[in-house]
Parts: sequence; structure tokens; C-alpha cells
Amino acid sequence: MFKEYFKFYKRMNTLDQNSDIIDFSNVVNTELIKPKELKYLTYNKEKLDDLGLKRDLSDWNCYEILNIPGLIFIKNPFTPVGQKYWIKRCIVDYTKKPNRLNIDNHHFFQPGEDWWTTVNKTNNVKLRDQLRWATLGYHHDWDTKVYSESAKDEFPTDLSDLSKFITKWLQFPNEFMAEAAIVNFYHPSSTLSGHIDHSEYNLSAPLLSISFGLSAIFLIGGHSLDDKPTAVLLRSGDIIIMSKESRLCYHGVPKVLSPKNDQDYNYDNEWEESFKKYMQVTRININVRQVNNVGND
Ligand SMILES: O=C(O)CCC(=O)C(=O)O
Ligand SMILES: [Fe+2]
Repeated sequence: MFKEYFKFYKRMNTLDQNSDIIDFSNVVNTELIKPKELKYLTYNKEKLDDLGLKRDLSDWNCYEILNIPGLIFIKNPFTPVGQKYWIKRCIVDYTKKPNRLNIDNHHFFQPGEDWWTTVNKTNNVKLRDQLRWATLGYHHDWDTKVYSESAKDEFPTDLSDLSKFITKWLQFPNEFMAEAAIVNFYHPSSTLSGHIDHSEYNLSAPLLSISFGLSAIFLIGGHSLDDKPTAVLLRSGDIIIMSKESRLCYHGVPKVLSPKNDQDYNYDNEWEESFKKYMQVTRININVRQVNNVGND
């Protein structure tokens, strides 16, 4: 069933004809979702500013999807300035060494040069659009799917702090240790086929998935490909947390919407031309994972 739905959404061009997609900006399918009640958390407002988050937690909207236990959705908790901060971090910094990129072996760069500098110096749109992923911390091994101590670099402190804050606010009992991240770069024709992320040794810690730029349809099913999946619209700034049962559910991205098919795509024009141009054709997803059990490192 997952594959059939995946194909269906992949072929879909406009949003409005399909009411089966949960859109948290326009909550109509209320029987499928429930607002998540959270107890008061004492926090430091300056810390939220530093993380690019809206400083008043009562402005945050968080939901559970009832048929997928453990799946949590946070409607864009970022400020416009915060979104730009994280988008720039992904484009400019997380693509630098020691992080690994899908284009590392293509010999595009001179020694010491990085992807974004090269793209802008040479105006190379082809090179720009060839970037598909960057891995941070423990580097995901796309072939063996095994995390190894010999393929590990320092994890960015800001992204670790952001992940810790979100999971603390959601009242997960243990402090979240951000140890590995994949930053995915998508274009309107990109898809990510159905998979389960099970390489982490710790599967009881939640997985955080933060999206920026173009909107996308996120499809999440059950533990088997035979289970019927649910489609969720993800817009810039939205966060999905996969915990408990949903942590090992099949999921994928059948569709990235181009701005012309997404009337609500609210593009911020107030920044440099190079970022503006890139983000008109790009969706960025930061997927943060805890790899180890605490005390195991
Ligand atoms: O892009 C997304 O929303 C999901 C990415 C994902 O599932 C992954 O990187 O494992
Ligand atoms: Fe995934």
C-alpha cells in the first residue's frame, strides 16, 4: 500500500484536489489529529532568540496524529530571522569539511574550497543542484547503514542545542543527545523513497526532522509496507518528531511542491540574491538522530 500511495502523491501536481493530506495550516481533518497539551516549562527567552525560535511558547502549536502513535508535529516554531539563520547554516556551514557530501568524490573543488563558495564564484548552477545531502556527527553510511567510531566528526553545537530544547519542551524523559544528522537538499523533482531509519543503536530516543524552503508531502505508514500511509504537508519551519511506535515506521517524501503549485508558499525576499535563487528551487530537511544509548560512548 505504501508504494501505491507514494506513486499517487508523486504524480499529484496541485494540492487542492486532495483532501486526504493533513495540512496543519488549515486543519480540517480534525478527527485525525489532536493538539498536544504541554505542561509549563520554565525557559530563558534569550535562549529561544539564539535558537531562532518564537520566544513565547504559548504561540507554538503542537499536534499528535492519532493513528500514528508517537508522531508529533510542531507547526513552524521559528521566527523569520530564525529560519534564515538555519537555512544559511545548512547551505554555507554544514556543507563545509569535516562534514561529508554526496559530491565529495566528484573532484569539483580545489583543495580548501567548499561547495557554496565554488558555486557562487563559478556561477555553476549544475554543481549547485547536484548537492543532495550532507552528513554531520556520525556519518551515515549509505551502503552499510552502520555508524562507526571511525566515521565521526564533531556535531554542531547550535543544532544540538535546538534538538535538546525541542525534546525537553516535549517532555521526553531523557536528555536528547544529537549525534548524527543528515541534511537533505531536495528540488521539485526529488523524492525520497519509503524507508525505516533503524541504524541507530538507540531506537527509543526520538528522531527530529526539520524542514525549510519548499513545501513537501511527507508520507508515513506503519511497520510494514502493507499498512496504509498518512500524508502530511510539511511547510518551511515545520518539525516532525518520530518517537515510540512511529520511530520505526516506513516514511518517505513522494513530492516536493514548486512555488507555482503552492499558493501559500510565502517566500521571504529580503536576503541576498544567491540564497533567494537557491531557496526558490530547494527544500532542506535536517534529520537529527541520537545514535548511542547514554553511557555507551
Ligand atoms: O525529508 C524528509 O522530510 C525526511 C527525510 C528522512 O526521512 C531521512 O533523511 O531519513
Ligand atoms: Fe527517514
